[in-house]
Amino acid sequence: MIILASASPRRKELLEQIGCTFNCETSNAEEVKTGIPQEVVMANALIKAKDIAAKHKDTLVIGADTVVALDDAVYGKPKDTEDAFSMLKTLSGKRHFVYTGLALVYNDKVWQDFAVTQVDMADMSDVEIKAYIKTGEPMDKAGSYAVQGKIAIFIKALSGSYSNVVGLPLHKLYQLAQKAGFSLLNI
Ligand SMILES: Cc1cn([C@H]2C[C@H](O)[C@@H](COP(=O)(O)OP(=O)(O)OP(=O)(O)O)O2)c(=O)[nH]c1=O
Repeated sequence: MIILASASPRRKELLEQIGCTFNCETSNAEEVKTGIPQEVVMANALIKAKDIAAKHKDTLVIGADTVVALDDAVYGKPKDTEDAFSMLKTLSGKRHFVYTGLALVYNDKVWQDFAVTQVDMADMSDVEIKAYIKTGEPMDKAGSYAVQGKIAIFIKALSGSYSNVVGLPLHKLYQLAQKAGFSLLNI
């Protein structure tokens, strides 16, 4: 039995994409907001996975957490549209990095890893940023954008895992599950 400790429809779709059979449960545990990006995402992935694993024996629980990093700043989901505007204004025209942490928990055992993807965003004018915010896409996404959505016209280049940016690095997850003794090979 596998549980994805997530409320994210994107993570659910990505895990379904690789033919995995699983249930979803949402963790409401308090998350870390600041720090070194890879440490933040791995800590939060573990917080989510452990929270759900505490309720399920002999179950592989998958937790994940995504942030956008630029210089020393770590961006999670925006609080409101003003926050989304300021994040997008900062990311406009900039090379930045998207981190997703993974945590697998099975009874009292833990496996952790993270993936990082480089994203080059084109310049966005204030009018373009405001129009993008009106689509509603930014509100529940780290960094206030969804690479799989309308922002795609401003993504000049992406280096690394695409699924990592969307919220679940599938190759890293496959490898980590193998280390934990589980096969996610469903082809
Ligand atoms: C950067 C980026 C993020 N995202 C999403 C993935 C995550 O759902 C979200 C980051 O927030 P998270 O806090 O990682 O996840 P979540 O709150 O949506 O779900 P849960 O904690 O229950 O697992 O941003 C995209 O969909 N596309 C993108 O391009």
